[in-house]
Amino acid sequence: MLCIMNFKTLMPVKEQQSMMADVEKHTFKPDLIISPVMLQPNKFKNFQEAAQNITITKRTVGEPSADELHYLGIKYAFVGHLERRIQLHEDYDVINNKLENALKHKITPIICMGSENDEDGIQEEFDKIVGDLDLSNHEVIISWESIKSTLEGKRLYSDETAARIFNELKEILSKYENVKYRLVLGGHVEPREAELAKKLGIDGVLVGDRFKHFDQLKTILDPLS
Ligand SMILES: O=C(CO)COP(=O)(O)O
Repeated sequence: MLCIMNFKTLMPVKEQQSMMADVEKHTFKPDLIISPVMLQPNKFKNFQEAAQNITITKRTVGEPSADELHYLGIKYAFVGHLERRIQLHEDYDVINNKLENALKHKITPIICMGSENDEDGIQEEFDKIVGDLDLSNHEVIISWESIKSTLEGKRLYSDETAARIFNELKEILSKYENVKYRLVLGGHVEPREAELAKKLGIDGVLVGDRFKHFDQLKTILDPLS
């Protein structure tokens, strides 16, 4: 199974580096992807690196380009993270263009969903993000994150809601040919939600910057093992 850990922007760089060094010292079963704020060569033994963002197809300023990610050996990038949408007003046109850029350059997007009424409107949100882009023959990771749960620091959805949402996502993705996808659950994930991800038959979880030491992260990795 897969655990994605996003350090976001408030965790001090030294704390991020020390967490990554800590992770490098241990062994564990699930695949791990870590998304630090400061990109560096993806040469880690125990995890893959993801960019927290990727730029659009046109010339712009200050966001990681696909070329930079290739140069650093980074294969993954978040597209449309919900906190970018809320805090930076990133809209669906921009998100769709970032997704186009990622697919065009063979960067695996971690597509973030969950902002439309949190639990409903999955198809509508998917259509706004993906639009006419063809996911066939591409690799994607899709996270459904309960943004309410992230913002309030507690789980605010039921097992049944999560099951319904991921079934809907599987149905939507079945329309593409040969798409290689992984589905992950996010939104204040604790060990119980890691167990839920396993029970739902999805691929794993997405967690934020609440984990400062490997021992804390281990409480999420263990149920995924
Ligand atoms: O947004 C997230 C990961 O990108 C999830 O954050 P939390 O695990 O703190 O809810």
